[in-house]
Amino acid sequence: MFNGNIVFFGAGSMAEAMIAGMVASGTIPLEQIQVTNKSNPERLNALKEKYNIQITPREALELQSADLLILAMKPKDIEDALDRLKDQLMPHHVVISLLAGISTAFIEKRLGNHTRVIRVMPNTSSTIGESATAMATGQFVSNEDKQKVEELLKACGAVYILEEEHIDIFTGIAGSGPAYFYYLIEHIEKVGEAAGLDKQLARQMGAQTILGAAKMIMKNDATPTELREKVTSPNGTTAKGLEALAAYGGGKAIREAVLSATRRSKEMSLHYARPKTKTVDQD
Ligand SMILES: NC(=O)C1=CN([C@@H]2O[C@H](COP(=O)(O)OP(=O)(O)OC[C@H]3O[C@@H](n4cnc5c(N)ncnc54)[C@H](O)[C@@H]3O)[C@@H](O)[C@H]2O)C=CC1
Ligand SMILES: O=C(O)[C@@H]1CCC=N1
Repeated sequence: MFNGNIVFFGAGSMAEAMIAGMVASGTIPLEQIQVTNKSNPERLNALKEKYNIQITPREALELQSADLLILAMKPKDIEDALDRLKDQLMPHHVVISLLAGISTAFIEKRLGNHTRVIRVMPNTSSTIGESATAMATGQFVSNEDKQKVEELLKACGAVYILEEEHIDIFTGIAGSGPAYFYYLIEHIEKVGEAAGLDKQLARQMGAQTILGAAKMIMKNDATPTELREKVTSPNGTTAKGLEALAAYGGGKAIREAVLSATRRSKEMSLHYARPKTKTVDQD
């Protein structure tokens, strides 16, 4: 059981995914999870209704009894959020950032006072406890902080401890990754439907196929290449499918998706690392 109080600063998709994962796992009592946002009290009420957690408007937030402060706003809001947080920060707080492209050094510098900062990159599969989550620690974090946060994150799925330099590629693979697979299924359901299948059925068939393939890989008995070869009969259907994938640049498309997301993460880090310039923000 997690011992401590956590506050989510941000009540969007990612905060909700993690709250859902934590609540479902039962590893943290509901009264120890608090969430606030910038505006939109209706959104806070909806989260309270759904998960029975604590909600507090930003202006009324009191951080004395909080242990972990989880930053879950968009990168464009980070500077304002840190400036507001600075005055309320206490030495016992550990700051966890979920933000893409924001380094621990940036947060440490902005908050000052040797703040303990952990950078976390989860994904939305946290909702069902199946996230691939990375964490990298800032320079003032203790081993005890690290272990405590790792245990908490396990409520949302698998946790990988990385050097911070690898968080960008992890973001390209796993933070953004669910979207690539949703995109794949969007196309599978379209082609299935066009061939006369019920759309929902085509969706389920595609998803079950991804799930099965992922589980085969996780068993670790064979490499993805060996597994692919087992599916592929000479001059059979799979060979034709794979030929088409190669002919249409499937491998390149996958590589470029991961690398483009990774580049964007790096670009955002560089933007926030340098003194104020024109914006590269996302909406
Ligand atoms: N959506 C995803 O799949 C993932 C998102 N992330 C990161 O999580 C962060 C949040 O992403 P989403 O949930 O998708 O965004 P979102 O736009 O759905 O939610 C952002 C939330 O932050 C709140 N907010 C803004 N400024 C605030 C402040 N100063 N104090 C408190 N709350 C504030 C907004 O009111 C809103 O509730 C981003 O930085 C993103 O890089 C990381 C991994 C995956
Ligand atoms: O698209 C984004 O920037 C966020 C970070 C990783 C996934 N979603």
